[in-house]
Amino acid sequence: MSETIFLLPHKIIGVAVIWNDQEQILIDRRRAGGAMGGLWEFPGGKIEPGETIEECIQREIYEELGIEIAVGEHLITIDHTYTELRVTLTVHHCRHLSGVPQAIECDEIRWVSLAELENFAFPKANVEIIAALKQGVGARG
Ligand SMILES: Nc1nc2c([nH]c(=O)n2[C@H]2C[C@H](O)[C@@H](COP(=O)(O)OP(=O)(O)OP(=O)(O)O)O2)c(=O)[nH]1
Ligand SMILES: [Mg+2]
Repeated sequence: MSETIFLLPHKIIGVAVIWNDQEQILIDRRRAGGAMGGLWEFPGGKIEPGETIEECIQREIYEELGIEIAVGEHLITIDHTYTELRVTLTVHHCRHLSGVPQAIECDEIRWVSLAELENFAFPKANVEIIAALKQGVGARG
C-alpha cells in the first residue's frame, strides 16, 4: 500500500448491528445505481461535526429506517481502502426499541439470523465485521 491512499476521500461511518427480540439482525440493501449499489450492509452513515459515534448511529438509524434503538457495546472498528475511497467503520451492537423499520433511504430491508448473513452480498469491508460477529466479539446492545 503506497502513500496514495492519503489522497483518497476518507469517510468516518457509524454502523449499527441492530438486534431484535428474536435474535435477528437488521440489514439493508444499498440503492441500485449509487456507490456499492445493490449490496447489503448494516445501516449507518457519516459522522457529523460535534457528534459522538453513538449519537451518529442513533441519528442515522432514525433517518434511514425510522426506528428507535439503544446503542450498546462496540463490536469492531474497520479501516478499509476501496479503489476510490477510504472508510473507517465503527460498529456497535444495538437493540431495537420501537418502530417498524421502513426502507426510507435504501431499496430493501430484512431481519436475518447470523447464519443467514452469508446468503447476502456485502461490501468487502464487511467480511471482518461478519467474522467478528460470528466469533461473538463484544456483548450485545
Ligand atoms: N452503513 C454502512 N456503510 C458501509 C458498510 N460497509 C461499507 O463498506 N460501507 C461503506 C459504504 C460507503 O462508502 C460508506 C457509507 O457511506 P454512505 O455514503 O452510505 O454514508 P451516508 O449514509 O452518510 O451517505 P452520504 O451522506 O455520504 O450520502 O461506508 C456497512 O456495513 N454499512
Ligand atoms: Mg448510509
